[in-house]
Amino acid sequence: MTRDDLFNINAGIVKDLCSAIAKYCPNAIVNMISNPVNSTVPIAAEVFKKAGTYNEKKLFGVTTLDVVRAKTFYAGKANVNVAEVNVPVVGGHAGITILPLFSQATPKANLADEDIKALTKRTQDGGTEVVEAKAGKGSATLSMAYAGAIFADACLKGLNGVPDVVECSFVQSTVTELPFFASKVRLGKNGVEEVLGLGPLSDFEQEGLEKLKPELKASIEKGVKFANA
Ligand SMILES: NC(=O)c1ccc[n+]([C@@H]2O[C@H](COP(=O)([O-])OP(=O)(O)OC[C@H]3O[C@@H](n4cnc5c(N)ncnc54)[C@H](O)[C@@H]3O)[C@@H](O)[C@H]2O)c1
Ligand SMILES: O=C(O)C[C@H](O)C(=O)O
Repeated sequence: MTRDDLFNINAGIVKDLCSAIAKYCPNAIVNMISNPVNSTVPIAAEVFKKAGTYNEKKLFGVTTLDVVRAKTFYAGKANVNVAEVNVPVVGGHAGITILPLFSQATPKANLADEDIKALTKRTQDGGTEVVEAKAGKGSATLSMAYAGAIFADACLKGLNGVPDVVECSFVQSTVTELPFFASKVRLGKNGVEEVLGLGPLSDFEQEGLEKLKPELKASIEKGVKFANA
């Protein structure tokens, strides 16, 4: 089962929950972790728009687990302490739409192109690897909880006025031509303080970016269409 297969089950659940959010807590920050995130975030946006409560600064798709995976795999390969590693992951939260930017990873390690390719694929397939290993018994429960906690904590820090809280998240965006896109986001007292750009990309990443756009666009449109049906 892919994240997209979950659409049929989760789209309706997300739509109902978002209708309730619009009614009972219209000012809440909403961190959408339900899959397929590439579609459920646009569904939420449409529901909120219809209810007149949409605030693009307060709707986030949780892609932190992709960052956690990218950091972990990079640290293993580069033989560095994972706690010191940073890797931005942009795009979306499914397969090739997940684009780790290892060229921007810190601390710097001179990994071979083949290693970068393998790390990218492993990051993109990490969720599927776990779903298949659990064979019908759910997804990456513990690491999802860990990633969710990191992201929720970052949101709370932003709300509390802690400066320079930056996490990757799938948000309304003008970073590319797509209406929603995951990139580094500065979090603040209003939710999204600033959506940060991509920075310099390697040729491999630039290629990955172009490849992911049609799939991400289709997933976004699928969500919008469902919400307005
Ligand atoms: N964004 C991420 O990084 C990430 C990571 C892992 C999993 N996920 C997603 O998180 C979701 C949960 O995954 P899981 O493995 O914990 O699934 P799960 O099947 O173990 O748990 C789903 C829970 O939702 C409850 N539920 C079902 N219908 C509901 C409804 N109408 N209203 C309220 N609750 C309802 C079920 O009772 C169950 O407790 C899935 O959509 C999964 O794809 C996202
Ligand atoms: O892959 C999935 O469906 C679950 C989740 O999105 C994950 O990244 O682990």
